[in-house]
Amino acid sequence: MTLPKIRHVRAFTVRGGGADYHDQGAGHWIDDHIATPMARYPEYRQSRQSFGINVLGTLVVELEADDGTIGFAVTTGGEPAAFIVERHLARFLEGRSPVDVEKIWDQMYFSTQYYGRKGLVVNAISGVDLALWDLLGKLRGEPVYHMLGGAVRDELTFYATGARPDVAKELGFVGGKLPLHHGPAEGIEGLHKNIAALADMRSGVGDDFWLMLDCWMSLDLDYATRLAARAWDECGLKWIEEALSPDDYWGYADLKRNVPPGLLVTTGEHEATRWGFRMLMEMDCCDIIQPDVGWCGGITELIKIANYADARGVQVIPHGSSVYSYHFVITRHNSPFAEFLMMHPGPTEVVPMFAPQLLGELVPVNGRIRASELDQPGFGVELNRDIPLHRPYTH
Ligand SMILES: C[C@H](O)[C@H](O)[C@@H](O)[C@@H](O)C(=O)O
Ligand SMILES: [Mg+2]
Repeated sequence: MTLPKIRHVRAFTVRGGGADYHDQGAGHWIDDHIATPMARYPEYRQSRQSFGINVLGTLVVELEADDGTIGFAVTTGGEPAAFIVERHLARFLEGRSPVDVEKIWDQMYFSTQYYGRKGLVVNAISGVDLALWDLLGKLRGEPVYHMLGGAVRDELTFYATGARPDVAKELGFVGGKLPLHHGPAEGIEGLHKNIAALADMRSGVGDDFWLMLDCWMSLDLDYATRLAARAWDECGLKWIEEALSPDDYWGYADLKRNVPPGLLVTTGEHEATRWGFRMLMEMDCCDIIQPDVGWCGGITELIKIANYADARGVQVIPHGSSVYSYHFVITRHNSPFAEFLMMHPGPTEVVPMFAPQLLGELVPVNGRIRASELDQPGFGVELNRDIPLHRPYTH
């Protein structure tokens, strides 16, 4: 069976909306005094947009096959990522069969290794890889999860990330992950506030509902150790997420030794490739890895990362990346649940994560998505072409 070849590669940017770092409006919970590594500077403490979390914005990668079939994907990366796609990566796709995902990934990664390896370049590679899997599925009339080995369970179960775990519980999620608001720069008073907020939420959700803290790289080892101990003892915290810099493998290994038995240490959303996650696992940095499939290298790389994790008994709970991770999680025994990122400003409602960019984007109902709901070709979504798409570079 010969599939049409890839004829065109196009990269677009989009402003406004679009999940985590894309471009959220003012007053959104996701930009309200969340602890970050920049919080040591008071002028950058209130808003992550003040230090530029949304400067890149959305990258849309579109692949058009000889028969006119379109595969696409969205991730973060904006104009610089669009440049990399158009002026560097496109040459490894145009004229090629969409079946060649492994060879294309290998050529994209090693041709950019001298300036890439993580971050923006691997975001761009991930966007191309996701668009390739979407195109394959659309050409074959198959959902991506069928091409990854099929569902190992009947439904996806979700925890929710956002400022309102109490609302998440009412909406049927199995747990709620709170953003941490105060880092070391705000001293012991900030630590007390963190614990008070968590304790207040624990009283609101009861003893059995999962509560987690997302620290977004903002802490040092001493602060994280003290926060973890109190959050476990006083609030029954399930996991402490991304407490330290992604480069501080040594700190994570120490933190994992320091925390009370039973409290989980998680990280990985800003890690990339099989080599980065191998480092996290071989140095015993965490109990759960959380790659973002739009940032770690795409599906083709996440397969390698997750298989290595499976061999080591490590769970893979991808960072919230909507349908792009759902099609993966449903096929993995070591991915027993998934993240849903609450992108409603409150957050008091379930809204599509990448709104308004994707048409047909699934959202959990009562904290669940049935495997059968994924039964659409590719990732099962279409690009909303009513939003302004800008193509900053051509080739
Ligand atoms: C809430 C956190 O600060 C991030 O914005 C969050 O979206 C990400 O770290 C996550 O794990 O979902
Ligand atoms: Mg996180």
